[in-house]
Amino acid sequence: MTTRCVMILSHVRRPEAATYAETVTTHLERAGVACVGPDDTTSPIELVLALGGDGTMLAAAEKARARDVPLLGVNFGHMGFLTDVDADALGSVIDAIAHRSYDVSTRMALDVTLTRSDGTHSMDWAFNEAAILSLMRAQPAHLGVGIDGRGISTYGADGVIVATPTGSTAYSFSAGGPIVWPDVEAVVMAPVSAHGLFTRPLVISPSSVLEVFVLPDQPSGVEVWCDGRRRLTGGPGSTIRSTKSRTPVRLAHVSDVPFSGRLVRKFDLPIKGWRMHADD
Ligand SMILES: NC(=O)c1ccc[n+]([C@@H]2O[C@H](COP(=O)([O-])OP(=O)(O)OC[C@H]3O[C@@H](n4cnc5c(N)ncnc54)[C@H](O)[C@@H]3O)[C@@H](O)[C@H]2O)c1
Ligand SMILES: Nc1ncnc2c1ncn2[C@@H]1O[C@H](COP(=O)(O)OP(=O)(O)OP(=O)(O)O)[C@@H](O)[C@H]1O
Repeated sequence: MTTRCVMILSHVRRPEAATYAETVTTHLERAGVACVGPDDTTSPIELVLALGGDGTMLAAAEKARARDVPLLGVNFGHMGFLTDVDADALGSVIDAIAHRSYDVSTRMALDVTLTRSDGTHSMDWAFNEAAILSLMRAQPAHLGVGIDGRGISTYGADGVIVATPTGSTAYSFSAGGPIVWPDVEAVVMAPVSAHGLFTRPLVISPSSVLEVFVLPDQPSGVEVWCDGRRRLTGGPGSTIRSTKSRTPVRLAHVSDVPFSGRLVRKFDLPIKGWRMHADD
């Protein structure tokens, strides 16, 4: 019989997450499910359990996507927007993993390719976003944006964010981008502090190719941050191409709270009286 196995990744600086990991491990091992740490590369894991905030989820997404297994998040962070449940849901987390009784949703990811003027290129991917930012913060980046081979606009800006629906509540939101419900497939492009008239964010088809050109008069070049974790750099004349990835991130759900509920709670939105019923 094949041993069942899950990977547990805990916030590195939260002792309560490590304690929770120990409790989960004890219960799951009793139920016949082995638990391995984030450095394991060989065990046939069926799920990644992340115990932390959004940064921990972004780190865990690298592991889960590479193995094509679902990622379940328990919040031990400040915000934990990407996590599914709070730490008090210990029993339902253990039960759901032991009985494989969680739902799984598919979240779009982006493939990001940076091609430099000398023809060299680097590839990465993003769960939240690719943030294309001027390397020299005192000067704006000079960027051109094109969609499916046609120019849309040039920008003088701190940068441009290319976000997934998952990332629409993160950096893109701070740059004025719209919130996109996670079951919508779309790509958001939001300029950061753009100087000019056409500075609104765009929502683009997931089948489009979005290109950002680092214009030759750009003094310094850009850095491209994928999920704030992985960095590519390119000089003037570079192109950053973003497309929907064939490999999504799969999120496991124990909670039945819909996205709207999570948004209201995490962003503390004022809903009291929203439809004039006394109980709302
Ligand atoms: N000005 C900004 O808003 C800004 C600047 C840089 C990076 N970021 C975001 O930080 C992310 C990296 O997060 P981290 O946790 O490693 O660093 P971090 O702990 O510094 O997080 C930054 C904030 O973004 C929140 N966040 C991350 N992903 C989110 C999502 N999908 N929805 C809602 N909120 C989200 C986090 O909870 C945290 O409050 C990047 O992917 C980027 O989206 C935001
Ligand atoms: N297990 C881990 N592996 C890699 N990086 C981690 C891990 N745990 C924490 N970190 C790093 O620590 C930082 C803070 O972690 P995290 O975002 O999970 O907590 P937080 O900031 O309290 O939560 P939130 O982002 O929800 O506000 C992240 O940027 C992440 O890079």
